[in-house]
Amino acid sequence: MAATTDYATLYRELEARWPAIATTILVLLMVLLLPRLLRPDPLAGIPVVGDGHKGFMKRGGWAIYTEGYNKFKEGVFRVATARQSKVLVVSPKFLPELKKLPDDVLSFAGAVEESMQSKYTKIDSDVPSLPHTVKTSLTPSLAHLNPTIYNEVEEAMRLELPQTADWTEVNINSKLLRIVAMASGRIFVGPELCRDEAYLDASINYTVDLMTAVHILQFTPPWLRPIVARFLPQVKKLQRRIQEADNFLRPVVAARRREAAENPDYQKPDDMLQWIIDSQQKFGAKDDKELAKNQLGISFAAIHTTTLTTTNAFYTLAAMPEVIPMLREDVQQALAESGGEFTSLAMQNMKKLDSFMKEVLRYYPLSAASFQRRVLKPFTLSNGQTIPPGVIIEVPAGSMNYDSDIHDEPYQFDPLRYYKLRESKGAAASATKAAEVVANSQFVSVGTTSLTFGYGRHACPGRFFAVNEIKMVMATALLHYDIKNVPGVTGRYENMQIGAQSVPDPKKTIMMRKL
Ligand code: HEM
Repeated sequence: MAATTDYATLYRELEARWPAIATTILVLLMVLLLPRLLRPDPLAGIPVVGDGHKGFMKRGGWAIYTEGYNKFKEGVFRVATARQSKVLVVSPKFLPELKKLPDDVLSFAGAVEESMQSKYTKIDSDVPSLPHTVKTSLTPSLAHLNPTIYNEVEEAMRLELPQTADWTEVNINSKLLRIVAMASGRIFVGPELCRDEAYLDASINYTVDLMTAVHILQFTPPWLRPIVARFLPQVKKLQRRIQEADNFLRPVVAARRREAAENPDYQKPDDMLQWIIDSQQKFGAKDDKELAKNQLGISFAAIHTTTLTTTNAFYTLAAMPEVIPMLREDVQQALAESGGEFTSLAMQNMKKLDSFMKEVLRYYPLSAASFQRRVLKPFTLSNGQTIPPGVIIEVPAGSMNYDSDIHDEPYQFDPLRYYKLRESKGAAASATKAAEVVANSQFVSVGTTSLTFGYGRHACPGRFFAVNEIKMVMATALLHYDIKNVPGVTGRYENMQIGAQSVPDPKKTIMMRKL
């Protein structure tokens, strides 16, 4: 009874004072929200190109980047992509200053984390042992590893490609996936596993599973993602892939450790698996399962990127068979000087093939954007534009490749474009300029106008390996095969543009015959 009276009194008092209470709440809300509302939007002055996420996927990211680049190539514009974060596309002229910013301002791992939907796929985006091992062990070993890589390239091509002098229709993309996985695997997992079907399946299809999961999650509203990810078969499959890789790696790792313990003359294998085993402590690996994650991580970075670039080259050759004799002669000449060995020098001397491949990268870049970084701390560009934390920045690499201020006749595929640039270095104003022309005109080089391998401290560390491997595959194909389009196909197959990506159509075929 007493409680009822208390409530009644309280109610009466509230009723009497509600205007004062409502005013107080309103004032409090204003005090809390007003600074937010009045704070100038740091992105307000930046023009937006495109019509939202759906338009980006439907109309195609490429058209949107090109529209933005043509209008604002000296400045900054915004595009709505499949990312959750706001994306600012900045002019390549800022690259030299952006390159100097530390990782706690511009984060490579932060951008990858969102691209891989790491929060939901549970795939670690920051594995410093990988770039470290590639830089400190793989690249410096290439000179003595080249013969080993070449042996595997030759054998893989013999196993996968037609061995007849009759013209044969070949789905080159699927063949190259296996050839690249075997040849890379020889250095990634060693001779015990590089042709093992379980390894080949993992190294090829882990990327497919991960990208499928990412694609589905990108099209799921952010609030639903934690629930969808929990039940998504593709996300569950990623964990199964790690377990399967662990299953095939463990016996090999155990055998290597046993041999090292028992045999005083044991020579450790010269491969990525061993280098990572040897640096496990340094990078604080919790257990051997990390080895499986590392191997899948390196396959993700290496196998499809290398295969797509090489498929682009084969589709181009099939449509331009007239350039084959010239490239074949280039390869023969370089090998004649090295006694037939695929030495580093011989591959450097394949200058026309090098130029052809660099032109393939220019004409068919895999992505419209490069140098993707998450901004962690605010900074100001030299034009006065402040870039706030939380956004992703990137550079419109694809559109730049077709800019006539940068490349003469950019819409013409000129196999010798970079060869001619290197040869014309004599006309350069100074020795420094000549050296710069040579350095920037190579397949492996990165620069403010060559961004397919990225730029700055996180530029692809595997590109030296990739370039050698691709040259070995291309040189072997040129020496031993004729290549042309399938009857009825005229011209070069169009690439497929999916969002900001551009990939050769994996279903297409070409004709090959053994010489
Ligand atoms: C044609 C083949 C390849 C292409 C086009 C390619 C492209 C790229 C690009 C664009 C990046 C990001 C760079 C940036 O944002 O600045 C990258 C990073 C990376 N790539 Fe490659 N890549 C290729 C092959 C490889 C291979 C064969 C390996 C391993 C041997 C590899 C290992 C890596 C690693 C570990 C990173 C991360 C670098 C870091 O964390 O600092 N890549 N690659």
